[in-house]
Amino acid sequence: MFEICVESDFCAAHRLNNYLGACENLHGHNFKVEVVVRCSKLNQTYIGIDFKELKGHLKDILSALDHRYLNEIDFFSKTNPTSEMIAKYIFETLKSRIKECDLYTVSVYETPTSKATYMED
Ligand SMILES: Nc1nc2c(c(=O)[nH]1)N=C([C@H](O)[C@H](O)COP(=O)(O)OP(=O)(O)OP(=O)(O)O)CN2
Ligand SMILES: [Zn+2]
Repeated sequence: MFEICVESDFCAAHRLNNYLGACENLHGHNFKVEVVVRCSKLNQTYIGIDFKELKGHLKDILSALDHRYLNEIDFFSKTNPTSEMIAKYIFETLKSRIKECDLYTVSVYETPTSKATYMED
């Protein structure tokens, strides 16, 4: 089994409703996103999935979040744009695009020391 990992980032604003503290106020982050896929087979080039392909899908998905006020995006309208829910959104959007490998985890860092990871049960 092989694990393949790519990273990307985006810049966005959010506020956490019902959060008792400063994070309830509008603020922004340079979010970092880490995607891990698992492959049991390699192709004739001994690649599980091309980093370029995986990064292309990720950048495409993140372009819908970049420089946005995340609370206005439908997926978060009844929840909250926490790192947990952003990771779930990216996972669910990315999963159907990957054919060669299994999407394993999506992690979202709000700061260099804080991240949340989503994976399927
Ligand atoms: N489990 C989660 N906890 C918190 C989230 C979250 O998405 N999931 N989000 C926040 C806030 O958005 C906040 O902006 C980030 O909090 P934190 O990492 O504590 O950021 P700080 O800049 O305040 O970090 P310090 O290291 O404490 O300076 C809060 N919690
Ligand atoms: Zn925040």
